Amino acid sequence: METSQDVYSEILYSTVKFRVTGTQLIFYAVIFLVLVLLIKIKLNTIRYEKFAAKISGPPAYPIIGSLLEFIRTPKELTKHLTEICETYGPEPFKIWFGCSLAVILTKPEDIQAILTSPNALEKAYMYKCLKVGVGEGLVTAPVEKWKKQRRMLTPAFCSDNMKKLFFPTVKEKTDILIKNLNKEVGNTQPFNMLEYISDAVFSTLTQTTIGFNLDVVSKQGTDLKQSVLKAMQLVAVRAYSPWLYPEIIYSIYCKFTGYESVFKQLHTLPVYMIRKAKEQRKMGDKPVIVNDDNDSVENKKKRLKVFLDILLELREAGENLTDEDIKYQLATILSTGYESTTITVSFCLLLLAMHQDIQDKVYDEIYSVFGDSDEECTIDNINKLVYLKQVFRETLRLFPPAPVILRELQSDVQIFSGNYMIPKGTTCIIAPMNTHHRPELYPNHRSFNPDNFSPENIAKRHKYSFIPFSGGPRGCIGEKYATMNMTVILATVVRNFSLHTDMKLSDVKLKIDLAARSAQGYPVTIRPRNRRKTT
Ligand code: HEM
Repeated sequence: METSQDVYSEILYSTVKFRVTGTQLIFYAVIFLVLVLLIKIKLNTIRYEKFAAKISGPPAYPIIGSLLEFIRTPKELTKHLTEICETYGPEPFKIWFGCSLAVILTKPEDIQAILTSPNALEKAYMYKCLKVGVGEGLVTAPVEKWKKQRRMLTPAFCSDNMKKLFFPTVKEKTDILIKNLNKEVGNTQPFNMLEYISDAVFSTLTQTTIGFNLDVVSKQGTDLKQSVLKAMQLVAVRAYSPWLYPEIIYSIYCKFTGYESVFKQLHTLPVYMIRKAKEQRKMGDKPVIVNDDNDSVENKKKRLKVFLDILLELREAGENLTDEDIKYQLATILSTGYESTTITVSFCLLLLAMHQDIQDKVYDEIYSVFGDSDEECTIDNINKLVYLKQVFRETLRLFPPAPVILRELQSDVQIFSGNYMIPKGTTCIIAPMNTHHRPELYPNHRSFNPDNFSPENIAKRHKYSFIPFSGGPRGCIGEKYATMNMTVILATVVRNFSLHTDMKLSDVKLKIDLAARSAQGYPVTIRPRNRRKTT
């Protein structure tokens, strides 16, 4: 018979046993917490799973989703993503990034539904990587802040303002470009066109944005240009390395690697120019606007109005803009405008070098507008270069510089395909190249055919089948500026030189990080033109 002594020993034994297994207690607690976490994740993902079950996508596993598919070098990743898109597109398809759902959209109708939806204006988490360089400027600002900024800045980017900011500067910059390119005449070895174009684009951008007449070979010039490039590379490293996403880890990484100074360098010149412009305004030295090419020489010599002045004027008119906000807007414009324009112009010149017949047609058009004269580019004469615009649109179709546009849905959004309702919180991925290379939209989609952008062919296609500048309310605010700049640079180069290369379109390999560029550079040789029609 069991005595009370035995019962006591049993209890004591079990307590001792319980004490002995204290580590097990921790183990059970961890298991419990993990279970709670898993249940929470499951509850959070149920509504995504319901939608995800309706569409296809690469294999996904619990918790990690399809992440294994993406552990590759950037080069392999690009190839793999293309294969995935070919396998599952053009219908909307899913990718599980861990427990987060992303939907890849290729059809113009679906892209339009997302880019024009008021519930798809938020940028995806990855854009946070940019904040270290451009703060909460237009590209990265959360929706509510972005709405105010966009309303405030849109008039500054209107054609009229762009024209006034741009044309007084552009002649000087293109003259320098032609002088520099002349050094390559007679050289039988191909050179990388991008090196020349990048200087012209960057110095035009800094002059029109912060009013700094940048000599790109000066120390300040190279420092700023290098800091923009380096900052973008560092942001790309982070974007492709999710372990660097947490702010604290990234700031430690930047401190240890000395990269912190790159972002400081990016802001040095804009901060200096803000201070200088403020002092000048205090002293009553307001910038002038050159209204047209016939404006007085005296007026042309004065300090020209630039984008920074527009921001300061907005502040004086009562807009809530701190020096910090202005600094970040300027850094945003320098970073977003520079590489995209440089890559597009370089690609366009390389493609013209590959396609002599198209280059002749472009030159003949330029000749029909300018003849033998040394007439400067103006808004009126560049507007007549209709075929040239078709050519750079076709360049942007084949090689859009922005590899992806990412949006996070703030509410459920209905798309065209299957009338699907994509749930709130999903990341929508739009890859312009994916859409631009659909054979049903562009027959012979792998060749360079500017006729794709003849008015008749444009009319036949959906508006969102061409999206290098994104679209809708959060599309590129600098499209007009970029178009003007690209037209002037391209017209000036082709007017002065013929371009040649041994490279073929099929040789082009892309290197993709924050932008998609040619991995082999843009190798061309040039010969002077003798200013007469080609035929
Ligand atoms: C060929 C030249 C260019 C291309 C292909 C291009 C393309 C784009 C794209 C695709 C976006 C949307 C990004 C996204 O949603 O993730 C964008 C936004 C933007 N771009 Fe451009 N861009 C070009 C030139 C420029 C220039 C020259 C400027 C400035 C002068 C500029 C300023 C901006 C700004 C500020 C935004 C953010 C707009 C917003 O969120 O409201 N871009 N651009």
